[in-house]
Amino acid sequence: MTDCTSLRLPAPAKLNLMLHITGRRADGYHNLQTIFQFLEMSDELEFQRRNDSELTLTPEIPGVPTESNLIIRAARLLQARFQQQFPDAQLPGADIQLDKRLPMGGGLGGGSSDAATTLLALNKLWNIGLSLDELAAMGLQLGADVPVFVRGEAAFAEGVGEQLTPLPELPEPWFVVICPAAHVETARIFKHEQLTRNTPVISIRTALEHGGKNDCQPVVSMLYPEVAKALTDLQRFSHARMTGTGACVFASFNSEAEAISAFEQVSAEHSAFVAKGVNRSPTHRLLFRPS
Ligand SMILES: C[C@](O)(CO)[C@H](O)COP(=O)(O)OP(=O)(O)OC[C@H]1O[C@@H](n2ccc(N)nc2=O)[C@H](O)[C@@H]1O
Ligand SMILES: Nc1ncnc2c1ncn2[C@@H]1O[C@H](COP(=O)(O)OP(=O)(O)OP(=O)(O)O)[C@@H](O)[C@H]1O
Repeated sequence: MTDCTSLRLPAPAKLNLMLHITGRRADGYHNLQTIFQFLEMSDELEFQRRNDSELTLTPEIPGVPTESNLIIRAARLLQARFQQQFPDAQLPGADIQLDKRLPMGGGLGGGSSDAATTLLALNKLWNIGLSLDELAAMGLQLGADVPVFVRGEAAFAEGVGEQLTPLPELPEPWFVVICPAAHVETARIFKHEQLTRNTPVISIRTALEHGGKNDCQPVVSMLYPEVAKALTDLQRFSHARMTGTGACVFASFNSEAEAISAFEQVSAEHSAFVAKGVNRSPTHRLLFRPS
């Protein structure tokens, strides 16, 4: 295999097609059942290997100090692992460029996806050779949504989101996604006393046959009127739901033309986009394409 010194990769958005909260654990985290699907809508990252151990990220995201950016945190975790594995080797670094396209705090998982793409890219650029299992376990330290992006397959998720059963056969519709101008803090929703936390556990089959709801949606709609309005407006065209802990809401369509027609009608009032749902992450499609 030839060594490469630079890589450009997407970090796609995800949707939670349903999200049930089935209990609260002793550590305060919640057990979930959710279906993840990826969107053909991504941040773009470019990685250049450095021969010293510096990590740089440009541009900085306003309001997110570089050291707390999930991209840099992912890179540091991998550097620590490199050091364990190759104690006598020069620690490598990277110059990372981020083209941020996904709205933040929208429930589209952009930060988690950036972290996953960083783990996949630097594992390759630094020739560490970690398996997807190892990278997913590392990703879980950064956030509950990172493992599904590392594995790159649409999935039914349980636990806090880390127990994944791939769903390669999900329909891949077109989605209209509305991004209301609200930044929903995930922890605030999970702490809310009116959050439903006792939805009965269901089988994957039931989830696939009957769909499901998003247990966070009632609380978020109550706290953020912009989200409630987006749901009402999108509901005119097709069943509208919220992704993750919001604020983005989505509806599916059988064809691109139908999705564009709905988009054209909501976009006068809302910030929105059209994207196809895909069961294999665009990152994996590029990174693991047959040579
Ligand atoms: C709701 C989802 O978006 C569904 O995909 C994710 O589970 C959230 O994942 P995430 O954004 O990666 O969240 P994390 O950064 O791990 O957690 C943020 C905060 O949300 C709460 N949290 C998160 C996930 C979970 N299963 N239970 C929780 O209670 C915790 O208070 C945590 O401090
Ligand atoms: N690379 C990054 N991109 C976006 N946000 C980041 C990044 N690194 C750290 N963050 C922080 O993480 C927060 C959540 O960002 P993200 O875009 O993942 O939210 P989200 O779409 O609501 O995700 P989720 O569905 O996982 O809750 C941001 O508000 C920001 O403070």
